[in-house]
Amino acid sequence: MDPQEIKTALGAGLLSFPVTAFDAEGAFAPEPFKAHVEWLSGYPASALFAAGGTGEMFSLKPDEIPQVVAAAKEAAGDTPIVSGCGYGTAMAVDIARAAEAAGADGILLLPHYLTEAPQEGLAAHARAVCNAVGIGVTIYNRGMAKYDPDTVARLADELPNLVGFKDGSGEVGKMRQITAKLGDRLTYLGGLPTAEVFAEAYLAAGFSTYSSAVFNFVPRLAIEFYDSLRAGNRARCEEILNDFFYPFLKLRDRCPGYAVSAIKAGVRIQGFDAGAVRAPLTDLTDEEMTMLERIIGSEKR
Ligand SMILES: O=C([O-])C(=O)C[C@H](O)[C@@H](O)C(=O)[O-]
Repeated sequence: MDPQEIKTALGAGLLSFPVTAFDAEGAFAPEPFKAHVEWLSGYPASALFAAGGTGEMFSLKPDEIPQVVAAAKEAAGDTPIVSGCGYGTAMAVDIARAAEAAGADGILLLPHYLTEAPQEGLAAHARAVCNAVGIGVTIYNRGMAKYDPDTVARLADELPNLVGFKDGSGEVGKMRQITAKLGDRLTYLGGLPTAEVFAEAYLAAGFSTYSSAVFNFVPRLAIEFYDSLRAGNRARCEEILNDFFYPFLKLRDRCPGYAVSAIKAGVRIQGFDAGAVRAPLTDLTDEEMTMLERIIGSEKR
């Protein structure tokens, strides 16, 4: 897909990150993954991110990432598929190329591994990945990879296929500086864990959309929240926050890593054989699974 096309698609509606299904031995399980992606593609997400954060990209082997992308492409119909990509620069370049060859419509560059880095180094990392592919790239601002507004502006001037900026830092003041500085040059995506709870603030900061992890298991509700937000229906947003999101947050915050594990648990509750999470994450206890079932309530399919 042309970089400008994916840029438009990213800004056109709600985004989501499917979990990656694993079998009983912990290997990638394409069939349950495809069944889940097929179900999700029946709801109007404007792009799906395969092997992203919620897809446990950080626990995948580099050669599994193009397999996940290819399976997502098979199942997603017309919905564009963006591939997660990351680790150090040399690996990120290889992953980006392999994902493009597997049919990815775009790349999401997740933060590199372990070390702090100066702005010059972050720019070199993003530049290498953008230059390695012809498809559009979104950089993910989070953890070890926090890009200053000047760095983002410089990269956007230099790299025509840099099309998106996703934030998981929560630094709203800095985000507003980036959207004010770059205007519509990039598409801006909110990407904090359980992004809905920040969506109103991010909309005000110039972000047109966000990625919804809960879309994985309550897609109808996730779309309703997004539509209500875009329509300025604050009362309905507050109802959904109080009835679903805040109880979900309480469960999510019981254990580090549950921002992903609780999503995968929700997918299992909806009847998809997504399997367990890989270490270093851990799965919900039986008691927590019952709590999650209660939160899903009438959204059970
Ligand atoms: O890397 C990831 O999976 C994300 O950050 C996307 C999630 O959808 C996040 O926005 C969330 O938890 O809602």
